[in-house]
Amino acid sequence: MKKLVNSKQMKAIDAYAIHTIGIPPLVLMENAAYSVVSCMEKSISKEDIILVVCGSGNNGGDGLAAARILLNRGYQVDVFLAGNPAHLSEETATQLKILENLEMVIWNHLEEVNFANYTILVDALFGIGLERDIEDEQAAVIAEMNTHEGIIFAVDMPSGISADDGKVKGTAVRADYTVTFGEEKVGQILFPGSEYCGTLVVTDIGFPPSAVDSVASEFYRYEKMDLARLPWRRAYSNKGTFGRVLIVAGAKNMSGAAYLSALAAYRTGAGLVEIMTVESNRLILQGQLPEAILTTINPDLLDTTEEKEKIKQAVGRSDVIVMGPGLGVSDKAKKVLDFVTLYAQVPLIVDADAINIAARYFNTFPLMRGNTCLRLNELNNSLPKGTILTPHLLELARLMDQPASDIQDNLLKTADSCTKDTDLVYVLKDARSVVAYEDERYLNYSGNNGMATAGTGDVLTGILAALIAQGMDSFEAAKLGVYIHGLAGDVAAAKKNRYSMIASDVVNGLEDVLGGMI
Ligand SMILES: NC(=O)C1=CN([C@@H]2O[C@H](COP(=O)(O)OP(=O)(O)OC[C@H]3O[C@@H](n4cnc5c(N)ncnc54)[C@H](OP(=O)(O)O)[C@@H]3O)[C@@H](O)[C@H]2O)[C@@H](O)CC1
Ligand SMILES: [K+]
Repeated sequence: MKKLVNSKQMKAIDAYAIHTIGIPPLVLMENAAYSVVSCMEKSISKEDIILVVCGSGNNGGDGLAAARILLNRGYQVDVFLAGNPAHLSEETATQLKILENLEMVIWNHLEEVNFANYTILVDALFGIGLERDIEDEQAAVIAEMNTHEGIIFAVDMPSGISADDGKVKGTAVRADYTVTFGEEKVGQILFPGSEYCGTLVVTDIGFPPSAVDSVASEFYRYEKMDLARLPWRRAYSNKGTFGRVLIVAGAKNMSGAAYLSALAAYRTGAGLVEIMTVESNRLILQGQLPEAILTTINPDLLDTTEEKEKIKQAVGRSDVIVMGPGLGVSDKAKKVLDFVTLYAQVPLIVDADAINIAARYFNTFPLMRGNTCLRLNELNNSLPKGTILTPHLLELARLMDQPASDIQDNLLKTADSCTKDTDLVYVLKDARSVVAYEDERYLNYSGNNGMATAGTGDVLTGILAALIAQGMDSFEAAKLGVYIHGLAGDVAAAKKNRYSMIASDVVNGLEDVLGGMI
């Protein structure tokens, strides 16, 4: 598990190291500069001509110190002080004085600098201290840097990317490498920041563990060693030991979603998977997945005691229920969901059409139009404890009755609204999914853009259900499930490629992930 921090938390770690422990800021700055240079030295040569672009804050100070180290080591290096000289921080002023004493070339105005003369750029304009949108001269500097053809090394953050949420503040440097200090920043994990970072290199610049531990953070991500969290499989076992999953899915002609969800549940270790669907899907599902038990219902007879009893029995014998994949949004599908929700006392995985059905239902009440709070409360009151909702951004927009662009722009704030006063777990599916429960925020760092293909969401539901069926708590299952799903997608991309891979390749990838082959 890796802790992630926002700018406020990182500044608090800096402050603890400096003021409580007594490490002089210039020591940290020197270490930061050395770590930037040692990363650069893996890619540069003495033939390169390097320009270090510096702002007036401490990020600029890191850049000035790096320029000095490069000069000392015999590299050809100039400096462009693009920040306001009247605003130099104390440490940055010290670094500048040293460079002046060394008679280094220091440009002060954009018009003086010919970027084409340089083969390598170092971006030390802004780090975690970026506070407002970049405009005017600073924006022009970044525009010049982004048209440059050589390698760009960013110091701590690509300038213009918010360390808090990965958003571009006006404009931002597109780096090839970002050398960051101490802890990974939230804005380096979320998009678009993650993409602007290029290759992210995390370096130790001497923050003592006590400084890091002194600051709590709600953000973290998993890494490979977190696969050890997988539920332990007892030797003395039978299929009942590993739980029973019910998948309520697949309207007429939509059996594929039910199949992918059920297959993924089996491949993640569920003991038994039952699919509740319509009779017309029976033959195809039995042919595709004979291991699954089928219960078929007749949507035209939902008011009869017999059909209701069938649903009640199936719900009653399950440990976890997936509702939604390929279900459609008809009134009959809503009725099935109403019965399942009424009878269920185990966690549900609410996905796809189940979310769309809830959104449509809310829209029938004038009071609920645009009232996100009321909608989320209603969900909380009607769904069993431990339920996981897995909306992608469009589904979430419908559910909350808000523009999708607002949700995309404010993913972390959206997570805060979703988890306020609720027992539900939210998986906000995006290129970097956020799993949110109470005050904790898990940011997922596995997966790739090849997974943006039909059916991968169905696969995720099966993985989550299987983990819960094997005894995991819902929040842990959601985090680990999202992580495993992404890793399985990475295996699929490596075996096929990001263009050709399809959802069933992600299911096949589970074998390597769960078999410890990655
Ligand atoms: N503290 C430490 O111990 C350590 C810190 N370290 C390093 O320091 C970095 C943080 O330094 P920081 O806090 O000085 O902030 P930083 O990123 O340089 O930016 C502030 C400057 O930018 C300016 N500015 C901001 N927004 C702007 C805008 N939109 N448009 C224009 N100007 C804007 C702002 O100007 P002002 O608001 O004063 O006009 C101010 O001058 C950190 O990322 C790491 O690299 C390491 O050395 C390790 C030890
Ligand atoms: K920077």
